[in-house]
Amino acid sequence: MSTNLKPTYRRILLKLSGEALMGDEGFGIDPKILDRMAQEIKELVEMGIQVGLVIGGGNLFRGAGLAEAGMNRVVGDQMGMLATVMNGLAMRDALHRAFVNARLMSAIDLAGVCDTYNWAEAISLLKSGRVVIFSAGTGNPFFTTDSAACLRGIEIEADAVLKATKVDGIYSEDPVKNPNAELYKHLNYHQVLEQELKVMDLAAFTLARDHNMPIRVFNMNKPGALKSVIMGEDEGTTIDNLTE
Ligand SMILES: Nc1ncnc2c1ncn2[C@@H]1O[C@H](COP(=O)(O)OP(=O)(O)OP(=O)(O)O)[C@@H](O)[C@H]1O
Ligand SMILES: O=c1ccn([C@@H]2O[C@H](COP(=O)(O)O)[C@@H](O)[C@H]2O)c(=O)[nH]1
Repeated sequence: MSTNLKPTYRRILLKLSGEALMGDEGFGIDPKILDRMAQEIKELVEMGIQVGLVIGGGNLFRGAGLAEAGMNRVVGDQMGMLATVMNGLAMRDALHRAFVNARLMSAIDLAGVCDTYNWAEAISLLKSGRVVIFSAGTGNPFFTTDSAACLRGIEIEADAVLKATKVDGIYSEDPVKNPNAELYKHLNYHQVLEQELKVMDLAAFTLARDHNMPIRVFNMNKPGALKSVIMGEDEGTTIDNLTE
């Protein structure tokens, strides 16, 4: 085996599932998972990889769930976006404790709490080795943080969007509901959209397809999986325009 393995990516947009951050708890953030993710991100930074980060909010609030309970959907989505800011604050803190330089930006102005999203500044920070956390999603209701991850990934010209989730990749069906579902290694956007494979919402996939942004989906609870993805190893599912 070669000892000169090099990372496949120069700049990535890493999407972390908010729900996976809560671990076995029903709500909130498990500090052990947060610290483990911070260590894994630190390894990437030490390898010279530029890391943009989007964190979901499913461990705290989702607008759709709040609307089902009777709340106005726009207000629910605003709460969901603010939940992603809280996750971002926790992750920035965990990265700082791990001695990783990180900046938190929000798509909604939150003076005194974090910076407002600024594209040029984000690129400049990434180039100087800072991890940039993009929070508050797209800043608009009726979207998800998967769409925000694809949007920011395209804006910062990332080499790929890496979606770290709770399952090993994209399956023929939701593997939580059907344990016999088949794990796909490669898919093209057309296949994902046609089969409505729901690991990411369709708006996010469409955006990625239109801008030719490759997506890798992998399990964030599998130790070393992120590094394997970065090293171009056979891990998770790859979606791009190349696969037939
Ligand atoms: N075809 C499929 N292949 C893989 N997973 C699927 C599929 N269909 C549905 N899923 C489900 O999609 C889920 C994606 O979870 P994840 O928590 O990453 O989503 P999210 O809504 O983006 O996260 P969050 O809002 O918590 O940040 C998986 O846990 C899995 O159960
Ligand atoms: O652009 C966006 C992104 C997110 N939201 C709201 O936040 C929650 C949490 O995000 P997840 O992607 O579900 O983790 C989401 O359910 C929306 O309510 C948003 O409104 N706009």
